Amino acid sequence: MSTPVKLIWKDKEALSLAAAYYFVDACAKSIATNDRFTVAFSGGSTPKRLFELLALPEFSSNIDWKKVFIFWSDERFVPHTNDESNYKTSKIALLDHVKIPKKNIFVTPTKGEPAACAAEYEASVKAVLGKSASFDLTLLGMGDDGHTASLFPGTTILSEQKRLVKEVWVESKQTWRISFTYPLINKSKQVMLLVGDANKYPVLKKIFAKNAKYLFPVQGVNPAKGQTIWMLDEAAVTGQ
Ligand SMILES: O=C1O[C@H](COP(=O)(O)O)[C@@H](O)[C@H](O)[C@H]1O
Repeated sequence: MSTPVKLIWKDKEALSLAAAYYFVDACAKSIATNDRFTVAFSGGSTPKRLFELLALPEFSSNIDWKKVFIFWSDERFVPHTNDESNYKTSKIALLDHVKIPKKNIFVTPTKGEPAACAAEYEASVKAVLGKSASFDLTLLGMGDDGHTASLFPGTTILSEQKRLVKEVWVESKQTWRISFTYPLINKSKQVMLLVGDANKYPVLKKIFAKNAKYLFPVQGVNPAKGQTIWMLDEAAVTGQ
């Protein structure tokens, strides 16, 4: 595990631009080495601007979309047409605007039983990544309760050691989610956490304090052989 890198940007626009450059670079390097780029998208509102930027010709023309394989690090257990769907956000902001083959887009199944959907998605991850189960890049965010992906405080998925993808009942939201587990996240070659807005400050302050204790699920993100990059904006690190 290498030391996490912490980059602080003026605002969410600057953070998203930096993330877009990083994405293009990571994609080019992976394709040059392995002839493909496997990436997991994050959900929520923060990555939306990154997706919009990647859809612009300035960025999208520098990406060989035929060689990009997309998964989601977590998904809300709702139909793909629901506004809460993380897939829907990425589709509208990015996927509808670029020439990525449909077969390269691995949408989280959300029909039927959550456990069966999680098992099916795990099988897709294994089929594409093989034994290494190592994404080239995993995008993550962080909620103001310190959750990442759908690894929420107090949920049983936090202690999962074997499964790569699992269903999780989120009591605070009274809903099911499907999420990558730590074993999968921590096999990534690179993890990029996108965290903006002042409401994230109270958690970030504790995480980045000297001798920080383990208090929040996001602190379990430690890719064993990979690099973690925190993309933060000033509001998130100052609370203003
Ligand atoms: O519920 C979720 O929240 C986190 C953070 O979302 P944001 O709106 O604060 O960016 C997100 O990373 C996760 O994927 C999502 O499902």
